[in-house]
Amino acid sequence: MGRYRVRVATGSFAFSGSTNQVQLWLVGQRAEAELGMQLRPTRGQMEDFEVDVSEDLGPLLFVKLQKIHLFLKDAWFCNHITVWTFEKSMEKEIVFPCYRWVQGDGIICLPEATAWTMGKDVQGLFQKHREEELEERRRLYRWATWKKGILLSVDAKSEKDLPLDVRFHENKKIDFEGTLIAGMTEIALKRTYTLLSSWSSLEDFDQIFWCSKNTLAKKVRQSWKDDDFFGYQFLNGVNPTVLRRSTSLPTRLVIPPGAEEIQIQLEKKLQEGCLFEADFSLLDGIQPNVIQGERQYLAAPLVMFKMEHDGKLLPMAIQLQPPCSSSPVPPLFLPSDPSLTWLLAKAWVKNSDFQLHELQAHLLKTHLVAEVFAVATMRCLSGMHPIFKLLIPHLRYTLEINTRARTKLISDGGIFDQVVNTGGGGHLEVLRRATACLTYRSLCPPDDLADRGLLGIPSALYVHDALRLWDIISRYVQGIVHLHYSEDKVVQNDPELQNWCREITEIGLHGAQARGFPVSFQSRADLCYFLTMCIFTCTVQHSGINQGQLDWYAWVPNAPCTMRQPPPTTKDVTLEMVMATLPNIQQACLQMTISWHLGRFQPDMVPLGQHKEEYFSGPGPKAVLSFFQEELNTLEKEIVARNKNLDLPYEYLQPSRIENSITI
Ligand SMILES: CCCCC/C=C\C[C@@H](/C=C/C=C\CCCCCCC(=O)O)OO
Ligand SMILES: [Fe+2]
Repeated sequence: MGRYRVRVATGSFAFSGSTNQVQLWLVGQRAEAELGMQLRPTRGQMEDFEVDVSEDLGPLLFVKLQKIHLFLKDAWFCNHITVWTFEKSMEKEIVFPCYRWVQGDGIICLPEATAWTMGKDVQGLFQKHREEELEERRRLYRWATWKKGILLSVDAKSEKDLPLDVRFHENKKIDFEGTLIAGMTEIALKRTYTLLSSWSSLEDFDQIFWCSKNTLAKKVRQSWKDDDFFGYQFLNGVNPTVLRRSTSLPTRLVIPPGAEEIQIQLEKKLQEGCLFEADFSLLDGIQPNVIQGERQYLAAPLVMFKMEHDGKLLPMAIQLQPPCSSSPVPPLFLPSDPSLTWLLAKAWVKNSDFQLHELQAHLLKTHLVAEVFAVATMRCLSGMHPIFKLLIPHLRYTLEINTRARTKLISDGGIFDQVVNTGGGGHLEVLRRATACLTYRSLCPPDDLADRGLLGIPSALYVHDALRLWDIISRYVQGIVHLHYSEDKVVQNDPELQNWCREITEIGLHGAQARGFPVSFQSRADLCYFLTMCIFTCTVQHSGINQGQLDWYAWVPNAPCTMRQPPPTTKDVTLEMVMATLPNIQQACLQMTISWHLGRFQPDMVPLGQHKEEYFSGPGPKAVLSFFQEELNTLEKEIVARNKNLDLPYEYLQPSRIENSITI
């Protein structure tokens, strides 16, 4: 019994408030009390009221709330409910996080914020609540097979089928759809503007290059033909995931007669330990697209590089297709070839890199992997679970952006079908092949970068920043895990957590235990490593892979989305051949627009670690988050200072530019 002060906090984005009245109950260990019809929640407001309760409720466990609509039925976004009690003249604050839409006239039950694993809830005070909550979540969030052989996704035909709690908020929806319309309008303008113009020289791409404000995009336009600029991109460009240090000459690298000199050079660099390669064999045999009746073409190149003492990565040789018994030995294209021949060979490499970047590194290894984490988290972890509270800020908007990708980008008639040479079904085969070789190690930079022989290279800025961020996130995760798991046995005996792990590996990732993913956690260390990978993937890796689309894809010849003629098999290349091969005006315009749309800074972006939702309570988690933010701030300053001395600053992994989840 006694006096309670209650605060109701409503979300601040559009339509968060409600004209309906809200009914509240306090639920304690000994009794519950109805607080009566109290208020109509107002957007962005915290509204307080006081009540006297006659019953002895005991320690508060839940707040229950219900929205009562008389006429208009609307949805209310409740941030949290806070209750102050006065015990022995001491004021005690108890927080009940919500951060969900309250719609309809159902009763929502909010447990108090202390994170509980089932093992800790020895009295079973919350067991029924967790069971009911997970039953409802499993009904709302179901696995679906969008295409066989690809990671499972959420069961939603379009974003409209998604639960309201995971939808874009109004401001995000308006921005996303509004910029798409603006982009499509720009294409129409460019088409009109270029209707009568020529498309016969590389400079003609200038007619549609409208990125005058983007310094790096202008640098790409200026330097894309240079070999050191070409090599730089494999270290610090939009796709730093293909390059690896050679441990032997690749078996596919058959030296054609008369090219013995290059073999000597390659072997010398190999012996010196500074030979590198980028192999696009995953594209071998993929069926090319047909766009508006015109057949497109694909290659599966291999590029050999040498790392110079000054850190520059220079291409030494390009083989555009793997050798096959029924054809002559494929030619090796060399920097000493005629300039247009060498340029076209490099363009073929960049077209292939476009495919693996967008389909394997971006869509599969960030978006679709993050979706598996999101669906498994909603299905297996109750809202009280500490790992739910840790991860949920890093899953914001991911289900919607991925559903939109499935319906607009890689769908029948989507962007890939319209302008990409793996479109028309080849892109799905690339996704299947990439899924089949998706390993746990490849998602963990300490393993992946070591496996690719990329440690200790001063000019590898992505590598440096990624490893620093991995360590910082690792300490953040350990801080939260050690607060809630006192020893390995507690991890082993947490059924929600073990179900979560199993559902990710065996279901979402498509039987990925064969590729190194865990089916259970045996120790806190196992758990921390996996959670670090989850957060790194949903934040750092996506930012490193997504942001650069605007900079590196705006000048279309640097990363052609499609190729309209077969790869050259001789060294006689003319400008006409080059222009007939690169994307046409329409394809180039769409590439620029989509790259801009997907690579631009999100106006409502939440930087890494800066989420405002307080799912945890108590000083412990707050201190861990605060230390995480301090470490990120220190790294921010380090990267800004380093970039000041670079001709080409590497900014994609600057903490302030890393989004807290995959939202685009
Ligand atoms: C050509 C670039 C392809 C990028 C694919 C990689 C990852 C997915 C991407 C998410 C995209 C989500 C939605 C795209 C909408 C496309 C709009 C199509 C225009 C239209 O409405 O027709 O990560 O950023
Ligand atoms: Fe993305």
